[in-house]
Amino acid sequence: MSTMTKSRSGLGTFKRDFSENTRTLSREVDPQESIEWPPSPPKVKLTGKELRMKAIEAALNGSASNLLSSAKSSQPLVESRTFNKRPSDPALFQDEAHVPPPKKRRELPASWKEDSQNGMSAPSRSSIGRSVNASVKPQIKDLPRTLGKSRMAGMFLSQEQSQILRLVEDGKSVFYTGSAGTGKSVLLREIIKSLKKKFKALDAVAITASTGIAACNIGGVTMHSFAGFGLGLENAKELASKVRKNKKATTRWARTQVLIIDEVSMVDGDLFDKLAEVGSILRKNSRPFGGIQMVVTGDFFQLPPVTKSGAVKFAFEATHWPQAIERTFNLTQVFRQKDPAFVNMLNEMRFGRLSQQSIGKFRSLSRNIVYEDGLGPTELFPRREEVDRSNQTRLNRLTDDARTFTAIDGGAVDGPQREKLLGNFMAPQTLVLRVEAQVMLIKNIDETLVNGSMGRIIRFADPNTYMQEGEIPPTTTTLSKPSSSTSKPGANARPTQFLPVVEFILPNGQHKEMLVMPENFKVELPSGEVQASRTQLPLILSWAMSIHKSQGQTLDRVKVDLGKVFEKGQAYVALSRATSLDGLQASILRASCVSSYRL
Ligand SMILES: Nc1ncnc2c1ncn2[C@@H]1O[C@H](COP(=O)(O)OP(=O)(O)OP(=O)(O)O)[C@@H](O)[C@H]1O
Repeated sequence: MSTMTKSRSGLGTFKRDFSENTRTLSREVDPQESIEWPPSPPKVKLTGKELRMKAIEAALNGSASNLLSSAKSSQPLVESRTFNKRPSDPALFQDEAHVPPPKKRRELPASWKEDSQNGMSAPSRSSIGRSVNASVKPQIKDLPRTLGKSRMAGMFLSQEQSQILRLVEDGKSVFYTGSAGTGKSVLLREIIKSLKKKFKALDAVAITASTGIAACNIGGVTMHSFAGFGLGLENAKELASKVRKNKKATTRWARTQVLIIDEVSMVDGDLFDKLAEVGSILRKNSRPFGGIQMVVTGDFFQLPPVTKSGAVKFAFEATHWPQAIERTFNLTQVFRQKDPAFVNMLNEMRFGRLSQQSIGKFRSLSRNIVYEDGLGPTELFPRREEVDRSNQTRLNRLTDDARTFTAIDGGAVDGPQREKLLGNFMAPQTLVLRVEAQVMLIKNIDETLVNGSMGRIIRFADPNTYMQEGEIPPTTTTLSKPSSSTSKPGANARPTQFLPVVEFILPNGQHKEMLVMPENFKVELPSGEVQASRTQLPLILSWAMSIHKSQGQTLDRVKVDLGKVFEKGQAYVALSRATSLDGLQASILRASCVSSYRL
């Protein structure tokens, strides 16, 4: 990339412990340099917004009483527990307790092999069935052979992460937070794996998240779905009676031993209380959630609950939060960004206290970045329509014939409810691709090709040719007549089917080619019942993406126009997706755009 400067390497050495935060910031940010910036610096008389900010910090810190919740509960909000160890301490990586990263075995979904009649429009499942058996890995060719360390290679849980995992395994109810990129999701996946091993019963561990998109990311369901009480507008007693009429939901409540809640920042405080009370009623146990062990995670500085009234009540403000959560942890080691200066800028933004220096740095990010490998950044937009328009415009500029891949959908629920669930999937129902299209992988394939890997389509290949000969098949000119992007879904089934061959660009700059096979995406209840499923290629167009869908992603090349950001927390979420300043292009019209949390 020609205009890019190299990121500084090495992890930040300053403490990001919340209890240290004010001191750290005041030490690093010269007050003389600070300019007028909402909501900084704290005034003597705190406004409601400032009180809320303090309350968040206090809740995360755990040592101070919660300014907002203390009136509701005489209990301390959380037991104080924070990490103080220097994140860059190499000893952390040699800890015996470190857990090696999961190795993913890649298999075709069963449905893909079984039914040769009712396939996706391209390719047909029969053609895959002939060329690939379930245990055969899709052919991956390295260009050149990949030897470098990748984002996932050699990953071990840090000491902070391992400690939380151990406590969860010991049955403690925990809330763990941390700024963007501190490995909350990575840890959650390990926790889920470990709990599933610990509890033999399939439905002992309930995996839930505040939103459908977040639930999809962890293979769980929304909290509403888990609860089985619809929208949850009634009071707890009425909701409990409603659940009792639903046998499956009642059984679920009775059998759950651990309830996982991800992206808790978007959980409404009242909903948290209702769930806690419904759990007590149904399980005949006066403790919140009827005594179920809770594993809650998220970052209250990211996206807040969606409310019609505009009055936000966070989960940590819920009456039952203090009793439901035994221990609170703050992950301090940022993995996503290696540059301490960038980490510091994001931290300042997170707390709404940007220094003049950081503002200047953010402003300098509006330059145009040219990448020599031809792969552009992913532009993040607040609205889905903008994303679709942007991706469509870029796709239409390509001259090659379009190929349409229509998903096979299934699942226990039907009608609009299924459509709603499927709408949260990253994988679209209809995927239109062309040679040269910029795409993102939405599943982890191996240690180097992970969810978020970027690439471009270099051709479409017959899996038979590709798998058997193990070399690059003929160019698209020899392929059978491709479908047009305007053809009706399902109208283009053909005997010879082609799959996209993608050239991925790895974070270390190396290229890796892969024939992309369909994958199965599903939403399942703790009982294992698949509510909705989709078989589709694990690819999306990636010239543009919505900020909501980008939450949880790690992106090497990001473009954001902050003049467009409209929701609280969105600016912080968008900018913190980037792994480096070198790969971040951000247009900042007003300084206030970067104030992450306009409370
Ligand atoms: N222990 C670890 N060692 C190395 N890399 C890690 C570790 N934990 C997480 N990472 C990497 O850090 C990046 C961010 O991780 P993750 O998405 O889990 O963070 P997060 O806290 O959930 O972020 P966000 O709140 O922004 O969604 C990912 O690329 C992940 O692979």
